[in-house]
Amino acid sequence: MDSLLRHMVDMTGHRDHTMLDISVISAVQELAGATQTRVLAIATVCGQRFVRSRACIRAGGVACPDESMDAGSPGEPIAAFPALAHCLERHDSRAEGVNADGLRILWLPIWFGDKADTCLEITHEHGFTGESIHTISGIVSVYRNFQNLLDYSERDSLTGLLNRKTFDDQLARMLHCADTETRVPGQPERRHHVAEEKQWLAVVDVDHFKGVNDRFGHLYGDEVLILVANLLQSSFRAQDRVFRFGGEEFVVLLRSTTLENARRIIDRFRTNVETHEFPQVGRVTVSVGFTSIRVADSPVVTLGHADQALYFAKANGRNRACHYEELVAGGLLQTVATNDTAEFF
Ligand SMILES: Nc1nc2c(ncn2[C@@H]2O[C@H](COP(=O)(O)OP(=O)(O)OP(=O)(O)O)[C@@H](O)[C@H]2O)c(=O)[nH]1
Repeated sequence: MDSLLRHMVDMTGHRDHTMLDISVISAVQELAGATQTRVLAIATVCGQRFVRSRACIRAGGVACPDESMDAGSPGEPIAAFPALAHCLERHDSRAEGVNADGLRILWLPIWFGDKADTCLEITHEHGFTGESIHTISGIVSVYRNFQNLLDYSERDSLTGLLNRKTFDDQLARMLHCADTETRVPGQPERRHHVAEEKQWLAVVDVDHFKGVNDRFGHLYGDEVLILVANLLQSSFRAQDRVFRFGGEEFVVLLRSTTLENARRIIDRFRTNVETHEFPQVGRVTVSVGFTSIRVADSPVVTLGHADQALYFAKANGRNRACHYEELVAGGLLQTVATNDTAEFF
């Protein structure tokens, strides 16, 4: 019981999804005497479900985020997990199976209403007793409640997207990965194919949104924001991050991709909005400014660059996506003097 309480205290002490994942699998692994415990993320991409391991602990090891899969991959198709797929179809609370090594596996989806985008997977040599399932289910309930609380504080209430408060932390994580552009003094330059993939920040703004509110009222304006948020989520990849910054402004962080891909993904989203039939309102368009994320730049500077490109898009016809570095290279935008934390316009 001491150990259960210790794990509960640990789980409820975190204000971060990654640390919460780590503490829940540590607790389940020890209390169930499991061979392996994982947190699986379940994402739907183009109507297909994918499963990706987010955190993992193996017998005798320590729990850590699972970075074994390529950051650009949505994961394995759900078909590789037939028992889990069946369980999700039926909205069941758990599924059991046996892997190729004869080990027993228990899947526990974390349901929020009719959606489960997280699942615990516990592998055990001898299977699960009623008592161990009871203990694990209790831990899962605490995990679910805490995930719910974290989501509530991190998400915008109108659209369900991540809010401004979480942006700096998410960007810092991405900047940490974006070391492909930094040249460490005394170290050799990185190879070309590595440098091609970058992280990107895009600022998206609905065109003439004031006109939507003025003509159709705030309720229809809100509906447009919700639909644009849905289009953002379906147009970008599961590993990208989409935020609502307030009003009709959204920000997207795109992970590890080339300029051509970033341009294509952003333009696909812009076209998805342009061709969407918004109830009552009809046609809506968006303008986008985007820039690569450099470790050397502060969040304020990176956002400033994307904003400059957005203003250029607004001033030059709207319903278009503009790339900051390209505008600067073409002499259409000026770079401005910066210090460490602010940029002077
Ligand atoms: N319905 C609704 N409107 C909002 C919300 N937040 C901000 N707005 C409105 O969004 C409008 C933004 O208008 P502007 O910043 O003038 O820009 P715009 O009309 O989109 O024009 P451009 O950006 O230049 O294309 C204002 O009328 C705000 O009142 C919200 O949550 N819901």
